[in-house]
Amino acid sequence: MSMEMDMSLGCNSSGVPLLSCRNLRVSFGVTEALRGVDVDIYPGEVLAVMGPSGSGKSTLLHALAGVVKLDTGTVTYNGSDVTALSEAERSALRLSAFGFVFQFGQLLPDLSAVDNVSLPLLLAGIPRRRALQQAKSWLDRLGLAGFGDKLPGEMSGGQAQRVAIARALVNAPKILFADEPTGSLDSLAAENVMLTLTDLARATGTTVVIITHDPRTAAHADREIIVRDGLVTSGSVAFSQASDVPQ
Ligand SMILES: Nc1ncnc2c1ncn2[C@@H]1O[C@H](COP(=O)(O)OP(=O)(O)OP(=O)(O)O)[C@@H](O)[C@H]1O
Repeated sequence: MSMEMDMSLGCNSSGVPLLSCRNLRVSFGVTEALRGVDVDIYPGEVLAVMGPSGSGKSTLLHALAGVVKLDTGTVTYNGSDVTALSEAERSALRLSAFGFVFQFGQLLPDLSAVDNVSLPLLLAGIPRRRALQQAKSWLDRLGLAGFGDKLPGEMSGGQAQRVAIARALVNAPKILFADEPTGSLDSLAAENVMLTLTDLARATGTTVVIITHDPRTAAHADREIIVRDGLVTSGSVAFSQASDVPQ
């Protein structure tokens, strides 16, 4: 199979995408951030979104996650048209199916690591004792056993990002959206965070959409797309079928 392919096909044209968009257009005033984007994202794949600063990567991620108003276009999740949902329904979908990690983990600074990680579970109505147990076990899986009582300010950048990843994964999202999750880290910490993130995603079958400027970060992905000037201009495949992703 050719390493270069049309992005509307994605990496597994015979499979059913988990998340797709068609003809996405988003503008901010006179700035056209997305100018007609088609992307298919397949279950279990780790997709890197690359491209120059200001090209529309974050806007694409926000559009796929249903947090930005579209001028035109559709986003389909699991066969359902997300653009047809009410804001309350979209919000419920985000809470139940999507996880988010940002460049600076955006942990709540006054809450301990374990309290930060348990937050999504508490918001979902899980009793506190069970939420804390699950949060602790996710911190363990991220190599942070013993760090549960630390405040974000008492941890290194890499440790704090691991807490942010634990918080994003604790309610078992189907898709993890990550916007430059290693952008604030040195290269060793970035490498470790990416290894942990992709190992966990593959072990749990979580689909990951990750924005990065760093080719070393993108090298951990199964596939990458390039956003340029509001358009997806190219993509490459690192493996032949999304179903090759170890579950
Ligand atoms: N809330 C906003 N209001 C106005 N313009 C915006 C807004 N968000 C994004 N833009 C503009 O839309 C375009 C795309 O921005 P976006 O943040 O998606 O790019 P990006 O590729 O993620 O950039 P970076 O790599 O620097 O984070 C840019 O011209 C940006 O200035």
